[in-house]
Amino acid sequence: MKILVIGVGNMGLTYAEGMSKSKLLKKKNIMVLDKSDEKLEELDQISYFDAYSELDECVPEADIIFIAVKPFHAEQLFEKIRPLVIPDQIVVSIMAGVTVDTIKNALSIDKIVRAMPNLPAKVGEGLTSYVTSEQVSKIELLTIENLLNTTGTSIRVSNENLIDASTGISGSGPAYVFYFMQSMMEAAQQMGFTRNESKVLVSQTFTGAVELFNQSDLSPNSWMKKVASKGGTTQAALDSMEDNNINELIKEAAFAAFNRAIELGKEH
Ligand SMILES: NC(=O)C1=CN([C@@H]2O[C@H](COP(=O)(O)OP(=O)(O)OC[C@H]3O[C@@H](n4cnc5c(N)ncnc54)[C@H](OP(=O)(O)O)[C@@H]3O)[C@@H](O)[C@H]2O)C=CC1
Ligand SMILES: O=C(O)[C@@H]1CCC=N1
Repeated sequence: MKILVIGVGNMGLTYAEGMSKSKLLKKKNIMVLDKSDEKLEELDQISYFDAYSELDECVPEADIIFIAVKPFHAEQLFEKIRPLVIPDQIVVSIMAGVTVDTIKNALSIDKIVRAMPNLPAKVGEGLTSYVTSEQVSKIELLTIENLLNTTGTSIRVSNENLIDASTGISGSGPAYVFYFMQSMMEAAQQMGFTRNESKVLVSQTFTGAVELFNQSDLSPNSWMKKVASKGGTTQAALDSMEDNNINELIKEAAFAAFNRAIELGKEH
């Protein structure tokens, strides 16, 4: 089985590396292609990839083609690969918003997987939601799932609306967590800690809280109550968040990403 990854940026490289480190593929069965010469030179140094700059040299060789370019590059890329793809190939797109029908129509092939990963895939802790077109067989589905799981875990969803929804939660979600971390680090520094100390305080607080959450069936609300003593410090912070409507604002932000994913689908 040969895999081609087109667009070797944050996510494309993450998938190429994840797949290459797994035992699913033989060495050199991962081809990568990018339009940046600089990037290709770097990739050439990584012995487990075959790096390409010309689509016609690698697209016909692939069984599965991962498309990991930005949505606004999709149309241009589709035009170039349409004459090169063959009906048996499976296209896995991780582009936000771009729908299965758009890809089917643009490439005139039927076996499409639309996936939404997230950046923690870089460290094997990713979450990828995915949906497939009917023409992807059960065996092919299993192969795809194994490939996606080389970067973490995956969930198969029943419709594309849930891919857009997961874009608003897990796809963009790491940035919301970093936003929160940034605010807490800024507060820590304003209180007198150095940047490095702030990093340790904040990072270990996140790790510890997530670990507690993962090791129990308790809701975040229940855990919040375990931290907060009546009339104490945590309650003062939680009251401030409530007064400022932070809960609603976070939900509003997640919906903004969800809605933007839907919009992207209409634009591309
Ligand atoms: N970053 C994230 O956390 C997530 C991203 N995604 C999706 O993944 C996709 C990629 O995002 P990300 O990895 O962040 O983007 P990057 O910009 O890091 O990577 C995209 C790469 O594709 C290259 N490229 C663009 N057009 C072509 C082309 N025609 N042929 C070959 N290579 C091309 C770009 O080159 P150049 O830089 O020169 O344009 C760049 O190297 C997006 O569609 C995004 O929606 C999904 C989930 C999470
Ligand atoms: O911001 C974006 O559009 C992409 C999709 C999810 C994360 N990054």
